[in-house]
Amino acid sequence: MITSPSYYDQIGGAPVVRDVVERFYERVLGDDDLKPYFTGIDMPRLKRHMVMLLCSVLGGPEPYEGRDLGEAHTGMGITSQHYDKVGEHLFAVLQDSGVGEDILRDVGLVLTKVKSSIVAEPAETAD
Ligand code: HEM
Repeated sequence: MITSPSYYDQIGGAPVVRDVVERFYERVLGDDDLKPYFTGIDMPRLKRHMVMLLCSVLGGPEPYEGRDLGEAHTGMGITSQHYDKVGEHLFAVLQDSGVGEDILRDVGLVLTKVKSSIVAEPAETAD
């Protein structure tokens, strides 16, 4: 039987995911629109949870043991635009790491799926 390696294995496993997450938060904290959300946040803990989440989304062995995403972002008032910016930073870092188009597409699908539980307002206003 031929089995294809998981996305997690294809990109180089946990060390690459850790590096991606490190560079992702460097970009996010370097973005004046996004930085204020992270004031007073325990960043090492957040990074650990993001690594677990990304590893499990990519098919790695680590289970995600952080909070439910809706619960974790409650009350932050995250706008649709800011959400999209965070997604763009993640994409840019994954692209820089040489992650393939198929993986980028699937990560994009996951980001679209979880958006409504993270943003505090409807993505479109009916006016
Ligand atoms: C793009 C999709 C996103 C994913 C996959 C994601 C993922 C996560 C994860 C895994 C955690 C840790 C949950 C826990 O505490 O167990 C977290 C927390 C957090 N996220 Fe996000 N996030 C996303 C978008 C955003 C956006 C757009 C913002 C703000 C602009 C944001 C700001 C935060 C902050 C400030 C925390 C820390 C909460 C706390 O420790 O009290 N996140 N996120």
